[in-house]
Amino acid sequence: MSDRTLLLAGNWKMNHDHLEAIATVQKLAWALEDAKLDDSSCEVVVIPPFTDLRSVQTLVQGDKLWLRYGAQDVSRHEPGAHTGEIAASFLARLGCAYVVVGHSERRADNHETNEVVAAKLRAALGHDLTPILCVGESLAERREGRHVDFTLGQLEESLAGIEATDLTGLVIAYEPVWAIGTGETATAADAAEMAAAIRGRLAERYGDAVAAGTRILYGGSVKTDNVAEIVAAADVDGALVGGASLSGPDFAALCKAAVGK
Ligand SMILES: O=C[C@H](O)COP(=O)(O)O
Repeated sequence: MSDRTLLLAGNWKMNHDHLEAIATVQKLAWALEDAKLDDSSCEVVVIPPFTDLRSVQTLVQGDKLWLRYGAQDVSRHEPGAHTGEIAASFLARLGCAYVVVGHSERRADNHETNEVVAAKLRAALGHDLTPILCVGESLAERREGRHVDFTLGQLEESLAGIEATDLTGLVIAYEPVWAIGTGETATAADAAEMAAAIRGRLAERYGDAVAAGTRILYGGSVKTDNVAEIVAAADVDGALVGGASLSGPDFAALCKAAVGK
């Protein structure tokens, strides 16, 4: 058993405006309390749309809630003439602890290369945001048995130019693209295979301390009825949850199942 804290992150994607976000976070907080979960048993993070962050910050900080929050993307640029971009420093100022980088939906929609992802990682790290770096294969790579090599290649290229000393506390989310939003979940064995491969590559490239300290999540159709088996897999330290995180009570039930209470 590792001493890495179980991390359950709910990526709301483009769901819940700022008023719905307040209600959802409040209901989640109450449901977590009812489930007798606290930060000694797991870390719970909500990742709402940018427009919700100030409202979530006000609620979390005002009521001293133990859950944390983050953003779904970040600019690789520092503030300036970058229309539509969101700077890492702005997210840090809003109290974000985490930022998702390289989500497959961003990689696809914006033709985001590993080089751009690496630049975003550097921007996040430069402002003390913990990146949740997303990697994972498509169905083609899986069917052709190239899923491990592809995913490790994405990992290496996305971490290019980043020193081991900057990777303390890094979070990596293995999200097989074919399992996202499809109801198709990778098996616990699939998740364990990739998590072990990722941890092994981190050890090779950055040393045992970085490998041991990195939390590796699984994402892709995680639900209350499958989360316990997935997070019990060796080298899996939590889940990046999409659809099943949109309801506060349902996400709290998923967290409770993950903790095994
Ligand atoms: O960021 C979350 C992942 O894309 C998984 O989404 P999902 O749980 O709706 O499949």
